[in-house]
Amino acid sequence: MKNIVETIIVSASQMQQIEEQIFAAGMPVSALMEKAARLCSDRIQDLYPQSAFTSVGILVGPGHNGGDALVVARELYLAGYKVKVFRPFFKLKSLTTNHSNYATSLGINFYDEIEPLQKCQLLIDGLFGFGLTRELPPNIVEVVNSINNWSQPVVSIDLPSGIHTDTGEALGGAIKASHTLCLGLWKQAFFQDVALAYLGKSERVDFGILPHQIWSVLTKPAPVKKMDREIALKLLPLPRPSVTHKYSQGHLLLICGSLRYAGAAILTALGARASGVGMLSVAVPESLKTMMVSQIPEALIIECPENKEGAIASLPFSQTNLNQFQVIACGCGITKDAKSIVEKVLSVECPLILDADALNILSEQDVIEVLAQREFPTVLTPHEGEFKRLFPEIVNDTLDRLTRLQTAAQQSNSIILLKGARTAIANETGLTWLIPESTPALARGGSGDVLTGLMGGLIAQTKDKKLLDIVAGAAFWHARSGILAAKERTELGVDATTLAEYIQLAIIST
Ligand SMILES: NC(=O)C1=CN([C@@H]2O[C@H](COP(=O)(O)OP(=O)(O)OC[C@H]3O[C@@H](n4cnc5c(N)ncnc54)[C@H](OP(=O)(O)O)[C@@H]3O)[C@@H](O)[C@H]2O)[C@@H](O)CC1
Ligand SMILES: Nc1ncnc2c1ncn2[C@@H]1O[C@H](COP(=O)(O)OP(=O)(O)O)[C@@H](O)[C@H]1O
Ligand SMILES: [K+]
Repeated sequence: MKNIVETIIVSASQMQQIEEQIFAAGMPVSALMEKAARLCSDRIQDLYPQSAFTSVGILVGPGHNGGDALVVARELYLAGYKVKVFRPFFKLKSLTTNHSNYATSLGINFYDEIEPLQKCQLLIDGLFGFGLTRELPPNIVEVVNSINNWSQPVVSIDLPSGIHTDTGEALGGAIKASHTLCLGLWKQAFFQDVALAYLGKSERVDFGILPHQIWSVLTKPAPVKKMDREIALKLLPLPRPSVTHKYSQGHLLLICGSLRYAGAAILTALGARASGVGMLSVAVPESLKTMMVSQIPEALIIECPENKEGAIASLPFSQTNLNQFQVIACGCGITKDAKSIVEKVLSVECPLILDADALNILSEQDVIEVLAQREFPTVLTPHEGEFKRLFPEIVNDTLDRLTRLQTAAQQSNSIILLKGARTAIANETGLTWLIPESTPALARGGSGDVLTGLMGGLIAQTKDKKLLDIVAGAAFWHARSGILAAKERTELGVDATTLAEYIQLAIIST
């Protein structure tokens, strides 16, 4: 059975409230700390055995993150590691004081300077966890900077100290961990681009939170979730019914390409091909027709009149014809000279995906007002730059990336997929999916075109699932394809054509 606890992502305040429920139900605070920290200590001993990592330095903060670190210090000491503790704070929470006293009584040495720990072969970071709310004090920033210049591995407990649990931002500075053991539930910071350089390899330590404890704090369905392979597989239009025909397997219209960006039309179509969509129509400027037919022989290529700049000048469809598609994806490579066609597709009576230049054209209008008039769903797929152009007022607010995305989705009444190292997808009600893994191999022209085609093809084929979920599923397979291709070909070998070929391989590989 799916462990739904693994898919839920919380903020610091939600984690605190869930923790409070557990304590209120009778779990002693000290027992929960002991349990969580013992699990960390076991994991650390697996990852860094005493035979190879004899000496360990433990960084202890004033709160319960420091308490966890002291339990780890005690356990590692008892297991035979040589342990030194750096504890730069005078005022500690009482449980942390108790663990400090006990560790001292065992014979563990404490220091208020970091230098004695420099030669340790491993560091455990328990300075701050989800209780960090403000900038690190200057003396701690200095310590963190020194440690980041040292070369031994660092395991952070719960979060790399200095990282804000929700925004993922470094508050003045932050530990660059080799490994982070996230306690209990995934926190938002683990999926924020700005935190990636600090997290190292991340894993969740499950200390037995049950779903009903989560539902006593969160609304159902959970507002922010992590997409995974099991969920993404269920979102694919598989198995196909045995009696079907091409038009029952969805008809997607792509509106893409220009003389200048002819390849974008091919790449979008290759992404759509990999989705298995029943019928693919591709509207391109007329001079691209021969090339498209030779590259995508199975697609219906619709030649459109083109303007003097080589962009699509008009669409040879009546509004009724346009409404017959299951979904339309518009924008890849169309250039900003294709204004009139974006205006036309905005009124289609089917789901509409807008990407690339369709977003840039849209951003010259009152985005929120224009999208509010759409009666059918709209999916926007901006990268950061396009997002800023679409929603300058939201970006100017001092909101973090996730909140900006959720605000924009709500105000524009659309599904927004915000591209990045960690792509995030939100709808108008605030429901959000985060894509947990990707690869910088995708930071390459054309990757986004493949995503748009794939997404269009998946939406076209699926009748019984939520649009938000299918969009997130497409983003998941796109990232997985990049990861698999990079593994087999290095990060330099993932051009967009290759990426499209890896989509099917990613789906069948376990
Ligand atoms: N999830 C769970 O269920 C479990 C959670 N557990 C663990 O508890 C951790 C959360 O513990 P926590 O609430 O005590 O907060 P933590 O992160 O240790 O730091 C807060 C302390 O630092 C202080 N402080 C804050 N900012 C500061 C600054 N800039 N500069 C200086 N001081 C600053 C703040 O004091 P303040 O001055 O704000 O009163 C407070 O004393 C969590 O991450 C996990 O490791 C496990 O034990 C069991 C299961
Ligand atoms: N550093 C990165 N790590 C992971 N994925 C990335 C990274 N940079 C970009 N991507 C992904 O690559 C794709 C790039 O899309 P986009 O910016 O639209 O490019 P293009 O328009 O050239 O196709 C997006 O899906 C994005 O999430
Ligand atoms: K920490």
